[in-house]
Order: sequence, then C-alpha cells, then structure tokens
Amino acid sequence: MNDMRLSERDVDMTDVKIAARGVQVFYGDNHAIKDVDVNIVDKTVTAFIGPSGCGKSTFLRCINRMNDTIPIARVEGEILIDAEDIYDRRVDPVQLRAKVGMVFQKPNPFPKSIYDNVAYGPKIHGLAKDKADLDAIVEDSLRKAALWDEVKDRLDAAGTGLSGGQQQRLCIARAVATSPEILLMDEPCSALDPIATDQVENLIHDLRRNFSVVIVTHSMSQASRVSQKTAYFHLGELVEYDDTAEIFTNPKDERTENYITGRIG
Ligand SMILES: Nc1ncnc2c1ncn2[C@@H]1O[C@H](COP(=O)(O)OP(=O)(O)OP(=O)(O)O)[C@@H](O)[C@H]1O
Repeated sequence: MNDMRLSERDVDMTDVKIAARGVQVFYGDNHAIKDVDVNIVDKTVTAFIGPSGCGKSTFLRCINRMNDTIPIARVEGEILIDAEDIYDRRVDPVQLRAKVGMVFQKPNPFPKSIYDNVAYGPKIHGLAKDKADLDAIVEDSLRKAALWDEVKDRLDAAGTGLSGGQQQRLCIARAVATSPEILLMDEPCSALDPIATDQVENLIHDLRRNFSVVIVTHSMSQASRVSQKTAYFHLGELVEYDDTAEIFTNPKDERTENYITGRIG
C-alpha cells in the first residue's frame, strides 16, 4: 500500500467528484500506473505534473475510459465519479465520455463547419429538442470557450480553417457542448503560442465555475497559474497531492522537490 492512500475520513466526500482507489494500469508487461489513490475535488482545477513517461496521460485517460481504446491497456482498481464506479459493466463508455469531456494536446477539429463541430455531440446524444435549441447550445458553448465573437459571422466556415488557438478553443466548445461535469485536458496549450495559451488559461479559470477540470501540463508555471490542486507523478506512482501552493513552496517528498527545482525532468 503506498503512502498516498487516502482514507475517506481524511476528506469531506461531499466535495469529491472523482475518487480513484488502487488504480493500476498495465500496457502488456509495462506497469504504467501503480496503485493510485486520489480524491479529486469538484469545481476545482487539478494539475497532473511529473517527468515524461511517469503516467500522467495514462491516468488522465482512466477517468473517461479512453484506455479502453488501447488494446494492450489493462486497468485495475476503481474510479468513482459521484460515488459510481465508471468501470462497472453497465456503464456505457460513450455516455461516460459525454459526461467527462476531453481536450487533447493537438487541436483536432472534425473536417466539418464550426457549427457542426459543436453541434455534433448534442445531436448524437439527443440533447436538443429542435433546431433553435441546438443553435442555442452551439452559441452558449462557443461563448463558454471565448470564441463566439470571433466566429459568430462565419459558423458555416470549416473548423480546420481557424488558427491553432481558435481550433483549440473550438475543441473546448465541442467538449463543453454535451454539458459535461468534468473536463480532462491533456497538455492543451502545448501547440499554442503565448497569446493563445493565455486565452486558454483564462478560459480554464472560467470553466472551473461549472466543471471539474483536470489538466496534464509540463509547464510548472502553468500548473501554478491555473490549478488549485496539484498531483505529482513519478514512475507511475502518485507521489504527492496537495494544494498547488503547497506543492510548489513546501513539497513534502524529495522527488517532488527535485522535480520542481529542475533537478529531474
Ligand atoms: N498507447 C500506449 N501503448 C503502450 N504503452 C504506452 C501507451 N501510452 C503510454 N504508454 C507507456 O506508459 C508509460 C506512461 O506513459 P504516459 O504517456 O502516460 O506518460 P506521461 O507522463 O503522460 O508522459 P509525457 O509527459 O511524455 O506525455 C510510458 O512507459 C509509456 O511508454
């Protein structure tokens, strides 16, 4: 049992959105995530940091069962969202991914119009009563992604014709259009310039009002700017999880300290 194991007594479970219990991930013989326990708090931005290959993305993908799409990946343990096990056989991963949206490192709009990129999820999940309702969802999602003013006059234009930063905000609009409760972001700014990065960071700050956000980042300055909680991963273990300010000013584990001071990475 690792020393990060949390007892439910340690945390007010009413604030916990995602609870991981003894999570292990294997890719064939590679034991990529080792016995991770964590309680991720609702309406909070949580950053996952750690050296390359330590398992940040793998653990992030456990939260919406994206690892199911990798044939050699095997997940053990429990992930509870609102106290329900998302790996239960009765859970439909497609429905789960509407509730747990994901934004990837590289903006990946569909080869469709701006409007259709955002309308796609609500359409397949039957979330709009009629066209007016769908229009309202598209507008609201583009506003939440701080993109509406830039695209409202060209909703029929191709999503792939937008700039990189706009494409990433379009992907965020697409992710929020199904009214998810959790947004997973895997290095969402790594392909963006500083201005677009700043826009997406401001957006993450706003999104927190409505969603729990979990972000993987290689940038410690980004983690300290956008997150309230930080988890430090090392060789597949969750070494330390605490308030972001605490992790960056007063880390408890030598491995965390070595990483944040640049001695490993
Ligand atoms: N699709 C996959 N198939 C096989 N092994 C994988 C796959 N994805 C990740 N791994 C392995 O799992 C381990 C953790 O990788 P992961 O990508 O989760 O780390 P990471 O911390 O997100 O890395 P980075 O910061 O470089 O993106 C590594 O040993 C990696 O090689």
